[in-house]
Amino acid sequence: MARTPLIAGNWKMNLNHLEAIALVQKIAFSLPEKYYAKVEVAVLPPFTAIRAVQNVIEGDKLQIKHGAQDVAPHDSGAYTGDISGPMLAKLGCQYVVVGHSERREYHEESDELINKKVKQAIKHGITPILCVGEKLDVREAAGHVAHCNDQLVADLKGLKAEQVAKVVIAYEPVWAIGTGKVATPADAQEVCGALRKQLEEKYGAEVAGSVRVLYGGSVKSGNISDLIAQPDVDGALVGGASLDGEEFTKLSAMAAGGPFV
Ligand SMILES: O=C[C@H](O)COP(=O)(O)O
Repeated sequence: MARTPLIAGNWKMNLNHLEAIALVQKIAFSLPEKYYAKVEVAVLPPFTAIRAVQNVIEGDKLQIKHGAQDVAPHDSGAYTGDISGPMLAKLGCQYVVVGHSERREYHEESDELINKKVKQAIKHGITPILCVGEKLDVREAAGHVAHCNDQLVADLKGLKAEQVAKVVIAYEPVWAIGTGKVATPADAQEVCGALRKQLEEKYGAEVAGSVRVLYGGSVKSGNISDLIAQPDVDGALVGGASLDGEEFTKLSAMAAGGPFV
């Protein structure tokens, strides 16, 4: 089954809403129209910039999509500081990152919590981009495939096959995030392929064939082509390089088969 590549720019805790407007305009107007048939491009601003980005995208009828970096596990209530699925849906968010290693580490998010967040996103019609990935010690002990599979199983617990079909998976080896140490295309394929196999075993070939599995970790315009050429790599979750309009546009064009002109 053909899967349209997804390039999602995770801006993390960067850019105020004015800077966000400038960046989304730069990306949208730099990427030639023809590429949008071949690649889906999304930006994931911090919560404070989502409304501004939504306005630009809807006002200028841009083809770029937008989303968020986290979602609360509850619909509403006394959860100070949290942002709910219904709030994000109202802001036109199509995607939300769930289970990023930075949330697992700095906010001590458990698989149980991440599982609730995945369910919340789906409940409110937002596609979760579920991140899994191993730390360096796990990889050095050759436990990376089992570790990522275990995270996947725990984070999707209780979901029906038709719900899993709505999820995007992102394999992000922690040692490659923000370090400049990109996984080799073979490394990325090994885990992305294993994750898809796991999906097939649990949810069937149709679901496994339709779910997009991204790679994330030091992706740039110079390495995206080799990564996305792998049979089970369907795009990228991009951090640092997504903050540079020209670089992110070039990267998106390369994912669409390039060249960037
Ligand atoms: O969400 C994105 C990933 O954490 C990758 O970040 P990076 O491209 O800066 O390595």
